Amino acid sequence: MNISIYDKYGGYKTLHVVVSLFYKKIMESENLIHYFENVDLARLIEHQTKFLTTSLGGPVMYETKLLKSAHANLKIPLKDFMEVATLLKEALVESKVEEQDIDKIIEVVASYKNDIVTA
Ligand code: HEM
Repeated sequence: MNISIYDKYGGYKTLHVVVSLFYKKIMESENLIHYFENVDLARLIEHQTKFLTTSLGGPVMYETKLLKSAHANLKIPLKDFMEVATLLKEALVESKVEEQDIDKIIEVVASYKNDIVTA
């Protein structure tokens, strides 16, 4: 049987824990924190969890075309995108996600690079 990454690791609850760890790491980065200073973190964690749920074979909960407008005014350079992707990878490794699944998740996220990198 072909189980989705979403179901394999326990669905929304697990993903929410991983995403919370991911943002904890982002908030610890002196380079990234300024982007998030006026952002409602609980809401962002929820939206990111819904985005990943949608992208990893779970129920459709997020309209991925919103990613472009959400980042449009943030002037994000490639370097900061790469740092965020690295922190996501770290959060996945620490959450014991298997390497081949991490590669797939990073591939999905990287496919949105042109919607996010605007500087
Ligand atoms: C690596 C791939 C990324 C993904 C998949 C992603 C995903 C998301 C999602 C789903 C949201 C919620 C949008 C909404 O409310 O509909 C969001 C918001 C946001 N993202 Fe990203 N993001 C990524 C990279 C980045 C990077 C590199 C930065 C900054 C360095 C960043 C900064 C932000 C900020 C500040 C918001 C809040 C915008 C607001 O509510 O006004 N994101 N992101």
